[in-house]
Amino acid sequence: MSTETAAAAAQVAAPPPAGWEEARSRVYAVGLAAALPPVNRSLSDADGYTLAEPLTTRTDLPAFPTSSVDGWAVRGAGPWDVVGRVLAGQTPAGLTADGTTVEIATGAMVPTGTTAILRIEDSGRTPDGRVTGTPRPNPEWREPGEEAVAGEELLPAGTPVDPALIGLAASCGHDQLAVRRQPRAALLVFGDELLTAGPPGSGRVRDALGPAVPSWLRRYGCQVRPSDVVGPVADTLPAHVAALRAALAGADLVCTTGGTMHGPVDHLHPALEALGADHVVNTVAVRPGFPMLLARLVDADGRVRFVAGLPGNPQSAIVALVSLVAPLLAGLQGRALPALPQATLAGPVPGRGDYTHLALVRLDRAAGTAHPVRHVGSAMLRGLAGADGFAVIRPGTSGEVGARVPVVPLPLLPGERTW
Ligand SMILES: Nc1nc2c(c(=O)[nH]1)N[C@H]1C(S)=C(S)[C@@H](COP(=O)(O)OP(=O)(O)OC[C@H]3O[C@@H](n4cnc5c(N)ncnc54)[C@H](O)[C@@H]3O)O[C@H]1N2
Ligand code: MOO
Repeated sequence: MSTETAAAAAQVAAPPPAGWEEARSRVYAVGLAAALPPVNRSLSDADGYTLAEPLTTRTDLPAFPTSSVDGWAVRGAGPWDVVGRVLAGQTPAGLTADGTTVEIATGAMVPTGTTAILRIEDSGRTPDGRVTGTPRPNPEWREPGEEAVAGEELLPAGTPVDPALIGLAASCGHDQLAVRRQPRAALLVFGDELLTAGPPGSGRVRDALGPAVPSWLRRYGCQVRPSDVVGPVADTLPAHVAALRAALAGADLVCTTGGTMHGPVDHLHPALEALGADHVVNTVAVRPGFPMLLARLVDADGRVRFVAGLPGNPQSAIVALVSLVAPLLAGLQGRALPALPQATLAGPVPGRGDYTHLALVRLDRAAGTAHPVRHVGSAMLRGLAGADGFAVIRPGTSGEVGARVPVVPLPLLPGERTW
């Protein structure tokens, strides 16, 4: 068969594209089924990972009755004879007789026999040194288990680890957390026409994805080392197969850019076939970005790896990242499929017939509105650089002003897009 006939045959034989929402949930499910193994990380090294087990507390919280004020732990009615002092960190003797007190510091363990704690500022002294005063009606200490009881589940498996969770885990007595291993990702850039330095011209464009995609992947929780980014890979089938094989040796996910169609130098499909990959998703009914794909390889020993084919048009590649790669990585990390926030369209967005339209928008979070941006051609990145995410215009609809629509957020950090 000639190249042209083979390409035409491949297109005729291709199954219809998956619906965008269906593709999203399908890749999430295969990711979750291949969730990465648990590893232990010290608390100081756990930020950004995902809990592989529920977070439970090892003791009651607080673990002992704890004074919440500086003052006097008293027994019975006053005035009270001072019989000692207890500081935070000490284990006090009990108060055994009415009319006695120990000086107590905030955070100190409350002696057994204590009937009240008198704040230092509410107390006085008799000439012979006894303590006087009236304790406030509310108890001035925290009972064991007030916050949580030993063994209680505080957060479920799948929770992303953040500084608040790390602090809570420390207060519960943990030194380490069982988290999912970080996904390892690699990037192969396809396209002989790409320049890796200097201005574009004379038929050649700058590779805009090799520098950008690794940073997006890291924001989704991946480890990507500089040596994991390779390209441009020569536009031949053997070079594609060799590059994929090498990248797959060390990665859970290999992203490729370009070559997703069936042009004369588009080798991704035949390369995946040569490697024995099966397609999880092969084209998605979304604009832009429909040639996106996700393929899976399963080793003889059961090890699962994925190839995400991102279309070459730069904005389309990012659409594929948010549509397929983000849900896959959520699954691999054992997280929930991210729910999509809703916003009210502040400007009209055309529909795309039977296809879902992902339209770049800037969010006004205070107002809850989504504002379509300009420069949104699939070959452009200018609109993306001023947007927070994509409004989802469902098949058969168009985005009227005032419509409530889901938004797929870009993984931006606090402080970005604040102008
Ligand atoms: N006959 C048809 N041709 C095309 C169709 C179609 O339906 N029928 N779809 C178009 C759509 S939509 C897309 S998207 C692209 C996808 O093509 P590939 O994934 O095979 O990508 P390439 O052909 O390699 O490149 C497309 C375009 O993007 C530029 N490019 C590629 N990589 C980069 C990069 N790393 N940085 C910047 N720009 C990149 C490349 O120069 C091309 O201009 O297919 C359409 N064709
Ligand atoms: O779908 Mo292409 O990805 O529109 O440019």
